[in-house]
Amino acid sequence: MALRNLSKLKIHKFGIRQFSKEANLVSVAVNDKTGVATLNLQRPPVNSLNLEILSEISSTLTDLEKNKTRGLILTSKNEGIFSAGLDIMEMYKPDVERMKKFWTTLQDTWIKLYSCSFPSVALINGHAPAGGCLLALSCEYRVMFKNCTIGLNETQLGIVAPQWFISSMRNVIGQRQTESALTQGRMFKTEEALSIGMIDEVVENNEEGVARAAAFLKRFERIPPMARAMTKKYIRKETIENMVKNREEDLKNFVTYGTQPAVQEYLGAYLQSLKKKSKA
Ligand SMILES: CCCCCCCCCCCC/C=C/CC(=O)SCCNC(=O)CCNC(=O)[C@H](O)C(C)(C)COP(=O)(O)OP(=O)(O)OC[C@H]1O[C@@H](n2cnc3c(N)ncnc32)[C@H](O)[C@@H]1OP(=O)(O)O
Repeated sequence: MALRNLSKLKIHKFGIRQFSKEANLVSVAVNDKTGVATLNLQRPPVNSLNLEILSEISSTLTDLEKNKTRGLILTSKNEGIFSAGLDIMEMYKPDVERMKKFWTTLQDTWIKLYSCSFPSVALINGHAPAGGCLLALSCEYRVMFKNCTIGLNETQLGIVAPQWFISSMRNVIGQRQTESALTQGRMFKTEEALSIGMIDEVVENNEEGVARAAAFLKRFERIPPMARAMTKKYIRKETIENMVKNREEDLKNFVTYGTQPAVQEYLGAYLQSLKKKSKA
């Protein structure tokens, strides 16, 4: 049953409440017994994050907050790819007005995910480069499939990860590992990511992944939600405030830097290399 609004949720016979947005770039199922919402990214082929999917993620997070969800599992319908990160087409030969809207929506989405009051888990069931890694790092816990890769690879594309991307990683793996990872634009295999604490658990398949994510969320069953939410807020406050304080400048940097001819050249070459690879 397609519904526009979480507040109008229908309860299905298996106890799972479903709603989906019109464009269907994300879908959400809420478990009626536990109150846990599973948010699926579903923009084939690789869940690259364009303006439309970011808008849907952002409005879904608002709905989940309003509906006092007990927890979030963020994952992908396209098994094998969690998210290919930002859609490079939003940055290559851009329409500047759309480019601004795109970046502002990414900022909004990150603020909502990073600061959500409910506990969040990324079930990383595929590769998670760049913006895909950012989404996962913004959650409180990460469960990842074997044989996948994750990391902020921006420098390899000739672009620079903004401060808040860097802080999101630093808050998980620390300054030393972040500096080394980001200056190289390094992508980590699942086991490597586990060894540096970028992810928390490795799983074999979706069933195990869902079970491990649910087990993490269950840890909060007996913790008063208000105390939990306030604690998370205090811990993440500085990172969020820094971003919010600088978001105008961050937008300006993105547009100014992203439209530089040298950056456009890198992005064009990178797109070509991706297309060649997919045709090989
Ligand atoms: C003073 C200075 C201050 C500076 C301040 C900062 C300013 C801001 C700077 C800007 C920062 C911007 C931050 C960006 C973060 C990002 O997220 S950039 C995106 C990075 N993403 C990647 O590098 C991933 C690239 N993709 C892959 O590695 C692979 O596609 C995959 C591993 C995800 C999946 O592999 P596979 O299953 O083999 O699929 P493919 O055949 O490779 O791809 C299928 C299809 O999708 C296209 N595609 C893949 N990724 C993207 C993408 N990110 N965007 C757009 N399109 C993508 C790929 O080209 C194929 O297309 P065709 O089928 O050939 O048409």
